[in-house]
Amino acid sequence: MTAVLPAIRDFEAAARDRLDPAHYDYFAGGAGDELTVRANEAAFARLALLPRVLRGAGSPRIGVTLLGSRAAMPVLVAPTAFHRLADPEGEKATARAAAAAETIMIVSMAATVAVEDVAAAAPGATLWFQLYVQPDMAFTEALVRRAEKAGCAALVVTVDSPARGRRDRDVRNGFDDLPAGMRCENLRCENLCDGGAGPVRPIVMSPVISWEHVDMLRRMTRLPIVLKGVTHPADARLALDHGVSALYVSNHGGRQLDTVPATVDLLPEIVAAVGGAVPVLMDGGIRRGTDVIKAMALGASAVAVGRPVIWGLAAGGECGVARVLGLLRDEVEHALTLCGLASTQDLEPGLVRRC
Ligand SMILES: Cc1cc2nc3c(=O)[nH]c(=O)nc-3n(C[C@H](O)[C@H](O)[C@H](O)COP(=O)(O)O)c2cc1C
Ligand SMILES: CCCCC(=O)C(=O)O
Repeated sequence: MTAVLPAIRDFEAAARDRLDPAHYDYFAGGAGDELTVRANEAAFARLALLPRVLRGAGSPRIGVTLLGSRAAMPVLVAPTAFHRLADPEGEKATARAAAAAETIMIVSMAATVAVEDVAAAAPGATLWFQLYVQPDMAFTEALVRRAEKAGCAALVVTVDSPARGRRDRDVRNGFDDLPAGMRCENLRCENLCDGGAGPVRPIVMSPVISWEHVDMLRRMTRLPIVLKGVTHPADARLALDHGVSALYVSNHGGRQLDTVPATVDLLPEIVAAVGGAVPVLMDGGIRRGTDVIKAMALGASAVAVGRPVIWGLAAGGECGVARVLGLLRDEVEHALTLCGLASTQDLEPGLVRRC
């Protein structure tokens, strides 16, 4: 990967050239008519930034500390499945790039490299573990213990998936399984040592999961729990009652329920409902440093990117992810400077106008 790729969309084009078309569609696509996929990005385009001048702000500071984890930039790696479809090194490459960028990688439960191997491949990386609560709580506990032992510093519990999203592109392409030689390594029974039948457990997305399961998790682990996939302010308030350590506003990049509003449009109501009690993270449609600035001005403590990381990985492996993260870091610093601000802490809603 030697070409100059000045924007995330250039990485997407490079990734598309390299990927099997069915795999590109899996990464890029979403549920139903993909209205929410498009809405996430379009909503940022409808927000304008109104900078201040002559503030003498100096060099911008963009580091954040979240639940005790320090990150040099307010852009985290969102949990995404199946990285080995994009690069043979898979999640190991992503983790090394995240470590070099000094940001947090949220390792998917559906990773194609076991969480212990991801941690071993990237010493010094700050990893959080994403979990789909499984109805078999003994099995869920085995996963939590593995994440703890591997050194993950938080548990990101995805709650927008009581069933898997219906993704027409995957149906058309007949993409319903990983190719031979690739598996969800966190679900391998020999890794779990849980005595389960068969070589790999399927990931169950179950409509029986409820707030009771969040309570069980809370009792099961001392790791901070981040609830991912909250979009309704009433759920944000309930989450606080159930003792979560952070909220993560997400519509799963438009891959679950189609027609859910854009996440950046949902953010202000959730931030108001939370009232500063816990940090609020968000993802969905972030493709520019200015998008990061807008989300943080509207109250996000930090944001995460899903597809941009995949595009970097497919375009250039570890180096490609490093370049995507570096590009976002540079764009955030540049936009903050042009806004006349010294720190992301100084971002406030008055900077954003709806146009
Ligand atoms: C290919 C792909 C796989 C994903 N896998 C997971 C996953 O395993 N667990 C999860 O909680 N979210 C998963 N997500 C959702 C992301 O964490 C994130 O919410 C979404 O990608 C954000 O939108 P963006 O891609 O526009 O940045 C996945 C998203 C994509 C694109
Ligand atoms: C069982 C893997 C789930 C991955 C996922 O969450 C997604 O494709 O959006």
